[in-house]
Amino acid sequence: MSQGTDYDPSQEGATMNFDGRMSYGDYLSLGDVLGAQRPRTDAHDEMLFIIQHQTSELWMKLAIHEITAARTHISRDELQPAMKTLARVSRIFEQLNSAWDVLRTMTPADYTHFRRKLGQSSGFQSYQYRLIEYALGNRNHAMMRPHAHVPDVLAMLETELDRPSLYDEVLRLARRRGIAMPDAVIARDVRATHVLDEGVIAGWKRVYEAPDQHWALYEVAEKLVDLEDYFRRWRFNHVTTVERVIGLKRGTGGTGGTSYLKRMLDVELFPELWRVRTEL
Ligand code: HEM
Ligand SMILES: N[C@@H](CC(=O)c1ccccc1NC=O)C(=O)O
Repeated sequence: MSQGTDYDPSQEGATMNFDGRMSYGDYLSLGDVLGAQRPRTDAHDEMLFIIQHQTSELWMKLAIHEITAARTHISRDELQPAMKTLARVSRIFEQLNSAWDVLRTMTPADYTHFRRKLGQSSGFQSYQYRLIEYALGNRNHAMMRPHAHVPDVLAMLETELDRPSLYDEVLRLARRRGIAMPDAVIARDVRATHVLDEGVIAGWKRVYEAPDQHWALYEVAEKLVDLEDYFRRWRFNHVTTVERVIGLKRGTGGTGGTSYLKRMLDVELFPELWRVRTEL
């Protein structure tokens, strides 16, 4: 123990003995979290790669928790908590977006030192990423196949597909609030991806033409636009980082790599909310 002039916080009551008491590390299960980095090589940058992905997965876990809560609030017409929760989801995406700045410091040569050890593993197989996409309405069933061998994960994805997406709930909310939305969209098979619908554009047009008369709905819609804006930035940061690090090489997951990721940039989650802007 240090002598000299170092200040001892126990003098003002800081607890120092955790024998039999719950400590910081106990509460946060830090043994599990900090024991979960297992580089497969001696490459210096593999630790960065692992931690970058693990922290992203933790933020994704929180995003799923919050999107699920927001969807429940919207289905119950509890718009104030829904707004607060959706704002948090956007902040989480902002966090995920900033994280690319750290990973970008890894050069192509650094990555080659451990890339081979990744085998066929790839972010393509992130089930939490897929859950987020499904919750937001991008419901491509083909993306479930890499999880066919893990029954618990498959069940989670299936359960998610059975629920209306966040956008479905918002369209139902709009209808409850007197905005005409097509019957076929409201009663659609929620397991499929929603496709652009002229009637939905017309519904949003009424809201966007007179926000003062539909203030709550307008705010919810703009929160969705915010969320999609951040999501697009994540996709863009990803593909740019990937091109920077592996160029045009094929992905470990077996896709064309950047060509696949560029194609994913065209995905629209809430298409009518973008299209309505042209109509105003
Ligand atoms: C050097 C860093 C990275 C490289 C070279 C890279 C490369 C790729 C490539 C090539 C794909 C296409 C699938 C394949 O064939 O593998 C992909 C997909 C994916 N990656 Fe990354 N990635 C990197 C970092 C990250 C990070 C930090 C995350 C965060 C969790 C991530 C999450 C994903 C996800 C979710 C997909 C699937 C996207 C979709 O299906 O739309 N990647 N990545
Ligand atoms: N698809 C990447 C590998 C990769 O990025 C990756 C591998 C294992 C765990 C997470 C990954 N991150 C995102 O795709 C590649 O082709 O180099």
